[in-house]
Amino acid sequence: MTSHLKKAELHCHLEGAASPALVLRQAEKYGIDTSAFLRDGAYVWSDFSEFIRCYDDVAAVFRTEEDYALLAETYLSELASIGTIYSELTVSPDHGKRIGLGPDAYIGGVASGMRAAREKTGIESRMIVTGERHFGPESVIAAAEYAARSGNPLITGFNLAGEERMGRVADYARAFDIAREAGLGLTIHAGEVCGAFSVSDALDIVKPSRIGHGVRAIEDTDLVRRLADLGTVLEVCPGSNVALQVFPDFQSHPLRALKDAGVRVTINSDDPPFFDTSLAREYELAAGVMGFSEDEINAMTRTAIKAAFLDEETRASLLAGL
Ligand SMILES: Nc1ncnc2[nH]cnc12
Ligand SMILES: [Zn+2]
Repeated sequence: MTSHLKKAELHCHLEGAASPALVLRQAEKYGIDTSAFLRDGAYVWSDFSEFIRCYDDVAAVFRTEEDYALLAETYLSELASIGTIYSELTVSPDHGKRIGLGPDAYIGGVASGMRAAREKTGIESRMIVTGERHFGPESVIAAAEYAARSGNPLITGFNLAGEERMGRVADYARAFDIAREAGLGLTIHAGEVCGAFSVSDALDIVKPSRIGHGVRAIEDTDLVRRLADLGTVLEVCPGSNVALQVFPDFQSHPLRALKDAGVRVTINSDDPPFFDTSLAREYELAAGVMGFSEDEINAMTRTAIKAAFLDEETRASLLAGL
């Protein structure tokens, strides 16, 4: 039903896009025991805290520049095969650091995977460097400093992910100031595990053009109006939200209500194999159980390209191709 549509994705974590099959191959290469976090071909977690731990374990099987190139090329090629013309990958140099891989090697690997995928399939992509809340404010500042000075043209944005219940947005304000001063696009995970206050904090303190998830803004009507008035774009990931029990099912997911309230929304997969999803499935869910028309879905794809952290020339060419 949506397989013929062009697609774009603003919110997918690179390590979160690693399939269990690829992770098993990597683990075998390095003699890593995966039984604690990967069983019967599926990642093992049961709530948000365990998911974050599982994510960190999965990331640790990618250990070299070449491993990261392979991961990026594999995911982007898969996206291209379902009609995706643009992808922003959320990348975490801190995950590289945890296994002794420096940020230049980590980013260099991802960049070569992105270039290889573009040559092979034409897919355009960019990197958003993220700090992880559960690694603490100092490491988030270091990630922002790295993103600000890297000079890599494929790094176009800065994000904050990880355990949303750890600290308040204000604790991470300095990192966003550094990224803003460097001219990077700003987005932040908020209103996923925590409620509407987290989205308000993000708007007050970070003033991002986009918010990762943001879906719990639905708990506060004034906040929904504020998002609509500001034109803040939400990177919505319905499959992730249902898998992580932010909402019990797709019928009660607020994507439709947010869109009808005038909030700019986009469709994303977050960490697809962790949530038994893919960008293709998210588009199918939007068209099926969530009841969006083809025109409405195309409008969300257009919103994604308009809100992408991209140079204007590439944006215009992507919009022309839609
Ligand atoms: N859904 C999510 N929320 C916060 N941090 C994440 N890191 C990877 N996926 C995430
Ligand atoms: Zn995310």
